[in-house]
Amino acid sequence: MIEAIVTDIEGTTSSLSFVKDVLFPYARQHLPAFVAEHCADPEVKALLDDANRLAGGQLEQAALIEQFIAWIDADQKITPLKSLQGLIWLDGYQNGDFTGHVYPDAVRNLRAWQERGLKLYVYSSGSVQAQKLLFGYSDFGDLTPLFSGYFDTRIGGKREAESYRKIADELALPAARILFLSDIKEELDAARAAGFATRWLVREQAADAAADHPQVADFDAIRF
Ligand SMILES: CSCCC(=O)C(=O)COP(=O)(O)O
Ligand SMILES: [Mg+2]
Repeated sequence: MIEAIVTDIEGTTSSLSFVKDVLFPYARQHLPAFVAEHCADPEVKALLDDANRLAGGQLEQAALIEQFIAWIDADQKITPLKSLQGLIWLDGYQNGDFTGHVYPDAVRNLRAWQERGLKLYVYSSGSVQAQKLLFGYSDFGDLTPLFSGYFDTRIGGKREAESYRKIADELALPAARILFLSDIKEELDAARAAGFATRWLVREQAADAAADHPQVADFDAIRF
């Protein structure tokens, strides 16, 4: 019996286009000024140092900013980039520049699952802060009361089974009682390898006839 649901965001609860056409361009536009203004802040300095180490060199700030932008353009799921994006997006949400896109079917079913007593969690490449912002400033208002916890790539990569084993440990549940929702097959493969139940959201891509994960077009089609 499923007792908890862990959901991905981009392509699952929320549209690919919101992330790629709103959030990423906003971060790309505001990153240089944000880094210039906040580079001495301890949290930001730590992120810059982490990024510099990942970039393999002792990049000067201007070169590091260019590296960040190249990572954004390549949709690289790099943890310090994701954390920096979360800090930048805070301004955008608070200024009302945008609200977080969540599909109506996702809101409807997350609410119904919570009412049935299931615990709901998020696991996204976006930072925990970015996750809380998207749901906190969503098209439907503050949806954060729906969720009991959030995970990002600080627990591990989304294509690594060990990450899901760690999540199951944090939830203190047998993996088989946790349902993972995502649009990415490799993430679902890793979750299944850890013993999770899976549903493959095929909202914006063609269904795969040979899929070895149950495919659903939206949250209304999820049965368990
Ligand atoms: C949480 S909003 C930003 C989402 C993001 O940066 C991202 O890469 C989302 O990837 P996901 O793992 O949710 O498909
Ligand atoms: Mg996704």
